[in-house]
Amino acid sequence: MSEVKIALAKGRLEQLTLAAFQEIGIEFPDFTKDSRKLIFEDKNHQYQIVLVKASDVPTYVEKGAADIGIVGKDTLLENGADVFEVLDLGFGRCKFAVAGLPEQKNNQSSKLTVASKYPKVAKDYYHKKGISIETIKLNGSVELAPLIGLSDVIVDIVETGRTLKENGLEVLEDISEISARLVVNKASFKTKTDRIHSLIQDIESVIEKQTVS
Ligand SMILES: Nc1ncnc2c1ncn2[C@@H]1O[C@H](COP(=O)(O)OP(=O)(O)OP(=O)(O)O)[C@@H](O)[C@H]1O
Ligand SMILES: O=P(O)(O)OC[C@H]1O[C@H](OP(=O)(O)OP(=O)(O)O)[C@H](O)[C@@H]1O
Repeated sequence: MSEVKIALAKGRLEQLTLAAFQEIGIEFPDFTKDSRKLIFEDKNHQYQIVLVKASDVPTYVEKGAADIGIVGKDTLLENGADVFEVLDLGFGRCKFAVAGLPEQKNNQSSKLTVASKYPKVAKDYYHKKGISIETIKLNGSVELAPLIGLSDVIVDIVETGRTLKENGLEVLEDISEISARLVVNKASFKTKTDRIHSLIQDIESVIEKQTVS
C-alpha cells in the first residue's frame, strides 16, 4: 500500500504539527531540528512527510504531489488553491488585521496604498468594503512600510501585537481569525478515503482533548 504523503510547512507550524502526530502515535524518528533532510518516513512506513515552505503547501496538495497538507488559513486565503479544507487544527492561532500609525485611523483616501505579504487578502478585504486600493507586495518586515512612507497601512498577521507596539503601530481594523488547517487533495480524498478519514478522526480526537483540558 502506498504511503500517505503529507506536506508540512517549515517554520512555526512544524513542531506543533509533529507534536499532534506524535499524540496519535505517528512518529518520524529521523526528524531532528538541525537536519537538512526534506523527506521523512514514519516508523511504520504508512506516512511520508515532505517539508516545504509554508506558502507552497497548497500547491503541493492541489497538484497531488502530497495527499494532505498542514498550513495556515492565511496561506490558504492568499493562495486560493483548489483543495478540501477538512479540519481546523486549533493551533498556530493569530489574526489578519489592517495596521498603521494611529493617525491613519480615519484615512478615507481613495488612493490608499497597502503593503502586505498577502496582497490578495488585502484586495479582497477592501473590495468587500467597496474601496479600491493599491497593493505593494512585500516578503517580510512589513511593519516598516508605513514607518518609512512606502504605504499608508499594512495588512499583516498579528499574534501577540508586540511587533506593532514596538514600532509605534496599532491595529486599525480586524479582518479575520487564523489557525492551522488540514487540507486534502481532491483525488486522494477518493482514492485513499479510509486512511485519510481515519487520520482526520484521530487528529480530531486529539484536538477535542486539548479543547476540553
Ligand atoms: N506571529 C506569527 N506570524 C506569522 N505567522 C504566524 C504567527 N503565528 C502563527 N502563525 C501561523 O504560522 C504560519 C507559518 O508561519 P511562518 O512564519 O513559519 O511561515 P511564513 O511566514 O509563511 O514563511 P516565511 O517566514 O519563510 O515567509 C503562518 O502562515 C500563520 O498561519
Ligand atoms: O504580533 P506578533 O506576535 O508580534 O507577531 C506578528 C509578526 O510576526 C510575523 O512576522 P515574522 O516573524 O514571520 O517575520 P517577517 O514576516 O518579518 O519575516 C508577522 O508578519 C508580524 O510581523
